[in-house]
Amino acid sequence: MATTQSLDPLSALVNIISTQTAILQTAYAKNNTKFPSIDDSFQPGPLDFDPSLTPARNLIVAAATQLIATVDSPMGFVYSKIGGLYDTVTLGFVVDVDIPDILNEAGPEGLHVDKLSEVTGVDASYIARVMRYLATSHIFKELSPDVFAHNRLSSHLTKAKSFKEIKADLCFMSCISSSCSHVSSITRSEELLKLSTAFIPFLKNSKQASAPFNMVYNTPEKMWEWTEKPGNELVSRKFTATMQNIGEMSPPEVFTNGIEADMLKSNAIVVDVGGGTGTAIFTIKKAFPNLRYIVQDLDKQIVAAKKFWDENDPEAIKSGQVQLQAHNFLHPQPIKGASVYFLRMVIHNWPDVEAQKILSSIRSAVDFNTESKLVIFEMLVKHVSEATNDLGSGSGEGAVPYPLLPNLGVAGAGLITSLDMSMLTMYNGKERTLAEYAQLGKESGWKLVDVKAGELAAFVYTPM
Ligand SMILES: C[S@@+](CC[C@H](N)C(=O)[O-])C[C@H]1O[C@@H](n2cnc3c(N)ncnc32)[C@H](O)[C@@H]1O
Repeated sequence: MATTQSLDPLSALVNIISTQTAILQTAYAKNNTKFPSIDDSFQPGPLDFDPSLTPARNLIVAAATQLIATVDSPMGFVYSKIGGLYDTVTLGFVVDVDIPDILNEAGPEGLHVDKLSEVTGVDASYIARVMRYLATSHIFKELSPDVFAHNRLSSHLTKAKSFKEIKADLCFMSCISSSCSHVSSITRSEELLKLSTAFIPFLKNSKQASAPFNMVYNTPEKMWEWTEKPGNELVSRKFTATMQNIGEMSPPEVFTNGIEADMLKSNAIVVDVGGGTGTAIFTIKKAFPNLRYIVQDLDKQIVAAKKFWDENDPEAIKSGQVQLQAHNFLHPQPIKGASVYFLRMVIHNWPDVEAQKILSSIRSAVDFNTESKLVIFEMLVKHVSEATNDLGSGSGEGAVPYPLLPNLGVAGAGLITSLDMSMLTMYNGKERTLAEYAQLGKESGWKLVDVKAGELAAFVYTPM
């Protein structure tokens, strides 16, 4: 690969794309499989999730995006970004009226918009325009005028249940599963779209409310308190479903390595602070049945957790190996001297002042005689100018070639920077850089001693 700056940027980008495409094609050829066509529904193949191909995929996405940004007219490129809200609403609409599920049952022949209109009750011309908008961005395909079918990307929007079951079942949660995490992300994004109307006013005067969320719902309560109130169940269920799906995305080793479970003595206590239903503990316990576990969260979440464990591992609760405990983490930590306290995707929900309070309250339960540690599982923000030596999936492989953005642009930091905006919108929370994690620890009595890299990184602290 030509990685030197001797090439002009355009040629260097094209070079990256062609070299990395050849790597992908060779891998598929070796496996006697064709590279999947965008026109076919997604059928998971052995190479689709092969981590050794992640660097090639990431480099192609990074280079192709940068190539488009370079060659498109600045007006055209910026305009396409401005229209981004229509991605959210059109995807939200098709999922809401179950078009992906209807098309799934129609098969490769697809359906005319008149038929889609008949089933959904929505005017055919609206459906045609929305579907054309999405098909123009490679989500769904238009086979012939006004006849639409699934392609590789749109088939991900199908819910876990059949269309008939969805219609018969009013429970939103049961339609969601890890196989359709995109669906729950979309419903969450729709909620975020509503909150985003307060984004600009909040940033211009952040003293007027705790977060854009509070301005839109006209409440001083934190989102967590608000969703516990009667009438707000649907919003609460959407977020719980998203969390469960996100939780299921990380391989178990992220958690077991993160807390160094193999170094713990039998019966050591592991506390999941703000643990939701306790899915992380559920994963760790399978690999380390010799430890004792406590899941802490607010009252309502603990009720949901009880249901989860009763359905999935009732013996763990009966035997006392797993305890579910209602605890507000802004108050003093009731479990003293546990071996591990961990927080997964909790700290990013909070601004610095409250994040420090949460960590300090855990610190107050620990003294120097106990070998307690704190582990925070979160994603790590890198500055755009900060060189990454990891091209993806923790591969640890190679440096980012010229002229790509040092953080690999949308291929490396697209998700985390977008999550950062979500955290700001919902809670005035934030995704943090390495320096910010170290500082947060320092101000609450914890020394950052290790960072285990990965899509979900583990930040390991000891008392100081
Ligand atoms: C983003 S979720 C993460 C849940 C879980 N750690 C996981 O990864 O699935 C944040 C969790 O923090 C909990 N939470 C929010 N405020 C809390 C508080 N004051 N005390 C205890 N838990 C709280 C919420 O109920 C929610 O379960």
